[in-house]
Amino acid sequence: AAENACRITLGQVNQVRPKLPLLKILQAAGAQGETFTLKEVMHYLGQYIMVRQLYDKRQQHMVYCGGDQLGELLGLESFSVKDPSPVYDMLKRNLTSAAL
Ligand SMILES: C[C@@H](c1ccc(Cl)cc1)n1cnc(-c2ccccc2)c1-c1c(C(=O)NCCN2CCN(C3CCCCC3)CC2)[nH]c2cc(Cl)ccc12
Repeated sequence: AAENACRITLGQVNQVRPKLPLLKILQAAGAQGETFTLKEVMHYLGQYIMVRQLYDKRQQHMVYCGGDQLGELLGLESFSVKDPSPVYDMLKRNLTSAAL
């Protein structure tokens, strides 16, 4: 019925489609599929940083991504998780809306 059709599209409306370089990073962290919510993108990027041990063990808010594909995407050698702006700028460049 109409309300079901509406609910299906609402479920889709907040999906984003990562461009290929970002999708490869998310898949390396265990992501399946090609569209995600922003929350899922952030979760998989966090997992990627953990799995690739890109964070400093002593200063755990510092991420050293130079030499990693993540650093290529961000255009940074390092960043602090306390200042998410470089990450959001990268996402603006690497996410397209997956709205139907
Ligand atoms: C608030 C949030 C955040 C989220 C987005 C942004 Cl742009 C900044 C900050 N955050 C706070 N610390 C981290 C973090 C720190 C070191 C290593 C991995 C993650 C995160 C990040 C998450 C995440 O999904 N975080 C869940 C809880 N985290 C706590 C920290 N935990 C680890 C900290 C290092 C030691 C082991 C536990 C992992 C789970 N996703 C991210 C993706 C990126 Cl591109 C960068 C950072 C994060």
